[in-house]
Amino acid sequence: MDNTPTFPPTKPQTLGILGAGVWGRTLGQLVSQNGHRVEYWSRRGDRSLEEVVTGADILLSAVSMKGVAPVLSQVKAIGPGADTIIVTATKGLDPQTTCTAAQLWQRAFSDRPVVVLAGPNLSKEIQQGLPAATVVASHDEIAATLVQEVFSSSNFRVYTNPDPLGVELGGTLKNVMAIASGVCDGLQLGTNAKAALLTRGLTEIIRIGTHWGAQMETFYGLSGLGDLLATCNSPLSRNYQVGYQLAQGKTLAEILPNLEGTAEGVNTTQVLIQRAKTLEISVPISYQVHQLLEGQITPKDAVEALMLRDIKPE
Ligand SMILES: NC(=O)C1=CN([C@@H]2O[C@H](COP(=O)(O)OP(=O)(O)OC[C@H]3O[C@@H](n4cnc5c(N)ncnc54)[C@H](OP(=O)(O)O)[C@@H]3O)[C@@H](O)[C@H]2O)C=CC1
Ligand SMILES: O=C(CO)COP(=O)(O)O
Repeated sequence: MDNTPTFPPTKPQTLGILGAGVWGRTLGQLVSQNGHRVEYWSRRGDRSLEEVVTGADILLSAVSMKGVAPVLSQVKAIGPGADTIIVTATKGLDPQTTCTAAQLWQRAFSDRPVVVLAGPNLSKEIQQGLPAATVVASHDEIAATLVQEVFSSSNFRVYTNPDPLGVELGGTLKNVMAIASGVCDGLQLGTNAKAALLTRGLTEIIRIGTHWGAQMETFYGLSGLGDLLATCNSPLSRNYQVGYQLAQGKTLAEILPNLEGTAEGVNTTQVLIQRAKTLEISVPISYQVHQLLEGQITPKDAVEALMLRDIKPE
């Protein structure tokens, strides 16, 4: 029996990539290598949004969270083709609605499939051709399978998943923990502390995510635990860099302008705390990250506050 996988699919697709930042360009590179056509749109580019949207079989948004609502309302006004599949690769929460990016896209385009793409995907490693795996998740299995085929290659292994909310929240909420991990390493708290932080961080992510309607098992997969491990252990992560530099005494105002790309965890923490308060969900680690980002406490205060919480069963 021939077990050689067949990628990409026979029919080349045209991808319209919205947001030509670090991640949008990296994803574009992956699909171009698979023989598909890629058209980029960004505010600074010379292609009009209309040209990119109307020609696309797949419309992939890699816009950072603050741009999702304005971009999708422009896309809606243009009106993509009836069969166009929307893919979102943003990892953030909308401050106005507390929704994820896919929820915003699905509300605006309720009649068509939306696919979430998320996983342990530090863009610099993927650009170098190092092996990585990701997840494409949708309630529409046919759409997810097509996107899987379009992206799959010998360097990039793509799994499908039927829980888009769980996949997206895993990728989104781990950014808060990546800031905390950067602090942990910046303060040189050691391997035991880091292991405790990641394990309790995952518990916190699962508590929030399942309350919001995601499946618990999704958080143990690539887009949950996998992305938590990648982002919380790598100086390539912008969110980790934020935490690390806070631990060295820098302020957010000093750190953010010098980052290469967006650290979504800063905004996500704020929205998460707002939502957790309303829903009365306990989020002790995220709360300390929030206090730290707000400049209310020092990194050392945050560690002390977590260690001095009431003792309880695991
Ligand atoms: N880089 C990575 O390793 C990964 C990133 N992600 C996620 O992908 C998303 C993008 O990240 P990344 O590419 O790294 O970030 P960048 O900051 O490099 O890119 C962000 C993109 O969003 C666009 N954008 C922001 N606001 C608006 C707006 N109001 N209107 C139109 N466009 C806007 C920017 O346009 P402009 O250039 O004009 O400002 C830019 O193209 C984030 O949610 C991130 O969490 C997910 C996986 C991996
Ligand atoms: O989501 C990412 C890796 O999967 C990228 O993390 P940062 O946004 O922290 O760089």
